[in-house]
Amino acid sequence: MGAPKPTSGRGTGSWRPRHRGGGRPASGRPRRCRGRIGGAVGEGAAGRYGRAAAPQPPALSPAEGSVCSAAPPKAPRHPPTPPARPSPQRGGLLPASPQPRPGPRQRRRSHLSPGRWGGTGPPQPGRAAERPGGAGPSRRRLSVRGRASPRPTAALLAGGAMERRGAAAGGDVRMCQAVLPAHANHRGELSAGQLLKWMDAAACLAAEKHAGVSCVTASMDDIQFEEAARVGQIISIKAKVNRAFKTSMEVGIKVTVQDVLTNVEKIVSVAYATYVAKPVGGGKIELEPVNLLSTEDHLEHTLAIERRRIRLGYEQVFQNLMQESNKEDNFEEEDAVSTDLTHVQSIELVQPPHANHHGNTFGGQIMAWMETVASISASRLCHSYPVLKSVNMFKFWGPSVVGDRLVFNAIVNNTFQTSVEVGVRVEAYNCEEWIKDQARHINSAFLIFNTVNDKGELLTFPRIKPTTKDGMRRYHGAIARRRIRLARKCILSASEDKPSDPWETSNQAYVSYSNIAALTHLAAKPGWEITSTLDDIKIWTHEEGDVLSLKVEMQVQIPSHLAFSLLSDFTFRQQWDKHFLTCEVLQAVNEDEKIYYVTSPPMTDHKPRDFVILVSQRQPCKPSEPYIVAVKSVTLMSMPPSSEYCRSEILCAGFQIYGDSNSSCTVCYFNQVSSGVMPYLAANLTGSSKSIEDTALECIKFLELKGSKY
Ligand SMILES: CC(=O)SCCNC(=O)CCNC(=O)[C@H](O)C(C)(C)COP(=O)(O)OP(=O)(O)OC[C@H]1O[C@@H](n2cnc3c(N)ncnc32)[C@H](O)[C@@H]1OP(=O)(O)O
Repeated sequence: MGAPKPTSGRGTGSWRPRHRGGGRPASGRPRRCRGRIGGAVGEGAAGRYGRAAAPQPPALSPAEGSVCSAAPPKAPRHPPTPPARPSPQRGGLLPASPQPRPGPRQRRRSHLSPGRWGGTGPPQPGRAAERPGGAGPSRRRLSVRGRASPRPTAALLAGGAMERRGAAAGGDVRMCQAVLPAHANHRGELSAGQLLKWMDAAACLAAEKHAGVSCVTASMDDIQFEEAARVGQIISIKAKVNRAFKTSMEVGIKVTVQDVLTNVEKIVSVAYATYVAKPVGGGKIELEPVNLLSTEDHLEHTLAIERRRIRLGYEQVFQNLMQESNKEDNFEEEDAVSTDLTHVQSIELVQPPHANHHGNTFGGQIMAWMETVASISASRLCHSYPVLKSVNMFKFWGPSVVGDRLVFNAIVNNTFQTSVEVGVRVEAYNCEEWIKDQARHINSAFLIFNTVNDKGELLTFPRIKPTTKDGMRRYHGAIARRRIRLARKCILSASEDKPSDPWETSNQAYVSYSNIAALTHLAAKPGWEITSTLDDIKIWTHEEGDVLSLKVEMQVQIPSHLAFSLLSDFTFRQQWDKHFLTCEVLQAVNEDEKIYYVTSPPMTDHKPRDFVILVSQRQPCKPSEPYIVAVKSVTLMSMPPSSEYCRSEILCAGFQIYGDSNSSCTVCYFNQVSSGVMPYLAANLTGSSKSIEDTALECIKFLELKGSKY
C-alpha cells in the first residue's frame, strides 16, 4: 500500500442514523428378505419437503453489516453425535428382519463418543495414525502429556526427510480470562486487539500440543465478532486442531463470553487459523494425523479440507472477480470524501514483551497493532469510535523478530452504507534494512468496521473517492471481497424457501463447500432408523422435524476407487437409474466439480422434470475416509426453466463410498427427501412399490458388471 499524499480535509458527508437489523453372501445375487421399502434412488424433487441444516460456515468471509448482538453462526440444527456410518439398528420398523451384523468398520466406529470443542470419549488405541505409511500409536509423541517430544535429528533434516509429529489426542486447549479495565477500550468493552492476542496464543498452544514442536501462525481466516465483552465478564477460548495437513494444521477457535452475575454465555467469535510446525533451528516436519474421537471431530476433520480448498483458492477467485469488475465508477459525488484523509502510518519497535516464546514477534501482537491503526483510519472518516466487526484474513507472509521496526500503513479502501473496509499492510525492517530502505512485507489484512451513535444505532458512512491508481485498485478490491463475503453469507444462511444457489464466480467455492458439507452433516446425523434389509441392501430413514431423509446402503464387489469413478460420472447414471432420462455435462468446472443438466420422466399427470445440478467429488485423504460424491441443485443463468419441463430441485443428495477390502466396498446413497421423491418413498413405505430396492439392485449390478471389465 503506498502512502498517499495528505490533502486538505473535506466534509465527511451527512450522517444518517440507521436502526440495527439484525452380510452379503460371498458371491451371487442377494436374496430378498422380509420387509422392504424401495423407491427412487434418483434425487429428483419437484418441490421441497425440507432443507438440510446449514453447514458450519467456512472461515473465509465475515458477515458484513451484522451487528454486535447478531445471532451466533448457524450450526447444524442438532449436533451430530452418532457414528457417521453405519448406525446401529434402533427400533427398526421390521422387528422380524435380520439384525444388521456389524462389519469390521461398524465395530471400529461404535466407540465414537459425542462432544464438540474437546468433548471427548475414552482414548481409543488403534484409531490414530490411519494415514498410509503413517506411524502407529507407538511412534506418536505427546508433548503435553508428559512424553518427551524429541527434536528432529539433524540427519533427518539435512537429508530433506521429514519426521512425523503429532499428538494422539490432537491439540485442544482452553483459556479463561477475566476482562479487566486494562483490556478494555474507551467504551469499557474488551478491545479487539486484546482478544486477537488471546485467540492467537490459545490456538498456537493447541497447534504445538499436536505438533510437539514450535509452530507459527500462517494465517487467521475471516473472523467475525458477534458479541462485545465488557469489563467484569469472563472470556473462554477453546482451540482445537481440526486437521493436520502436511506441515500445517487448521485450528478451530471458539470464543464465548460469560456474565458473572447471570451466568449467561454468548458466542463472541468462531474462527479458523492455520499454523505451521517450525522447529526452532530446524527444517520442515510432517505432522501426524489428528486422532478423531467424536463424530464432531470427524465432521470438522472432513470440513477442514474443504475450508483449506477455499482458503488456498481465495486469491484466484478474487483475481477472477477483479477482472470481471466494472471499473467505470463515477466519483463526482459531491460529498464523496478523499481516501487520503484516512491514511495512517505508525511504527513499532519489537521489544521482548512483544515476542512469543520463540523470539518471533507474537502474531497476536501484530494483529492487535494492525487493529489499532485500522481503527484510527476508520475514525478519521466517521469522526466516531469504530467497532471492529470482522477481519478478512490475516496472512503472515514472513516472520519478524525482537529488534525489528514494524511500519503499519492503513487506509480506507471503500465504504458500504454502514460498514467500512480498511486495508492494513505491515512491513518489517532490521537495523540494516532500515538504512537501506529494504522492507519485508510480513502481513496484510482487511478489517471491516461499523460505527454506532449513543443509542446504538448504526451510522451510514460517507462515500469515498480514491485519488491514486493504487487507491482505485483497492477500491475495486474491496468490492470484490465484499461480493465474496456476501456470497458466502447468502449460501451458508439456512432458509427453508431459499431457491437453489446461483453458480457465480464469487460464490463457487462456497457452493461446493456447502454441497460437501451438507452431505457430510446428513450422513453423520444421529437417529437413522433401519427400515428394510436385503442381503446387500439396507434402507434407512431419518426424521428431523419436517425433514425426512433416506439412506440406501449397498455392498458392492468392486474396489471403492472404481465405484467412485463410476458413480461420480453422472453420464453413466441412465444405465442404472430409470429416473434419469437424459444427462449432459453443462460445465466441467474442474476435475472435482461438474454441472449437469438432467431430465427425468414425468410423474402421473405432470410434465417431465429437469434439474441443473452441481456434482462435487472428493477422494479420501486416508483409507478410513469415504469417497464423496455430493449433489445439489444450482441456478445457472444460461439454463433458465422452460415451459416444456417442470424445473425441480435436489436439496442434498449423493454417495459416500467406503473401501471394505481390495475388491469390495460399501456404497451409501443419501437423499434429503423433497416433495418430488415423496411419492416414491411413500409407496415404498406402504409396501406397494419396491422401486428403491430395484434401483439399488440395478446400481449394484451396473457397478459389478462395469467393474469386472477393469
Ligand atoms: C504464534 C505466533 O505468534 S507466530 C508469529 C507470527 N507468524 C509468523 O511470524 C509466521 C510468518 N510466516 C512464515 O514464517 C512463513 O510464511 C510460513 C511458515 C507461514 C510459511 O512458510 P513457507 O516457506 O511459505 O511455507 P510453504 O509454502 O512450504 O507452506 C507450508 C505450509 O503452510 C501452508 N501455508 C502457507 N501459507 C499459508 C496461508 N497464508 N494460509 C494457510 N496456509 C498456508 C501451506 O499450504 C503449507 O501447508 P502443508 O505443508 O500442510 O501442505
